[in-house]
Amino acid sequence: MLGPHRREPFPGDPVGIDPSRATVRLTQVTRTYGAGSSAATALDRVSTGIAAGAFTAVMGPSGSGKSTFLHCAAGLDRPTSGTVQLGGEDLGRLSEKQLIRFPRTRIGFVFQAFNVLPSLTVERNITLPLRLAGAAPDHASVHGVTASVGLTGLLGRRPSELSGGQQQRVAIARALITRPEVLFADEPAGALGPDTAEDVLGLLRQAVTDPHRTVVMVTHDPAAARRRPARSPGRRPSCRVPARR
Ligand SMILES: Nc1ncnc2c1ncn2[C@@H]1O[C@H](COP(=O)(O)OP(=O)(O)OP(=O)(O)O)[C@@H](O)[C@H]1O
Repeated sequence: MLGPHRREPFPGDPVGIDPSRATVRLTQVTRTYGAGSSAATALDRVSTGIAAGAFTAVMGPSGSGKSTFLHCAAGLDRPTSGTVQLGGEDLGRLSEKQLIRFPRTRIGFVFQAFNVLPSLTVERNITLPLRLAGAAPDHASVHGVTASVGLTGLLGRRPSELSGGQQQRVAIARALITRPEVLFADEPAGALGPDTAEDVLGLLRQAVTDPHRTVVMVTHDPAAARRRPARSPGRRPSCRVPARR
């Protein structure tokens, strides 16, 4: 369970997050599943901030609440109590409809299981968030993001014709197509072999070199968490862990 535990500084921690630079802020967030004797508290009064423009890794043992943390931080799940602010917006104040629309414009999410739609081509998977938002995909952006994840030439294929790593690239491109401020990734390399995993992690590290982008990634792999994105002048990439047991 992630909670308000004190911990030793971790290599790469930002030296005190300036609250004004925290793009995601959780205050006293508790998430309990179920009720009564079967209740499970995944998050227990977690207060933390994710530094804007940083690459942040969330680590912890299995069942410690990492996915719950990420889902609450991204507005995919509502905390039982406490507040989550994303880019200054209090997600608790948004209606269900607003919350559903919010991710398409402000955040991107990459899941371990890719979650690409098997019946759609690569191109239609990638442009899905734009089409759901009623925006016409522009070809330059589609080709730009496709090239950035190394899928040029595969736009007409269906997911069943792709490797696992290529499917995760489609998922990353789909998450990036709306140019989100914050990209959340839940064990994005967890279902991939080591070499493919390294490629996918490299893409996420690359994503944070955009000066307007923040990346938050859940990982079991300490090496993936410690690795730094390519530095860009004047910015201080970081890797931090809200809680460890
Ligand atoms: N829908 C749910 N209903 C009941 N309990 C749940 C639910 N989702 C998660 N939990 C419980 O909440 C706790 C935290 O789960 P969570 O998936 O956030 O952990 P995690 O750190 O991401 O785990 P893992 O590394 O194994 O994926 C666990 O004890 C889990 O059993």
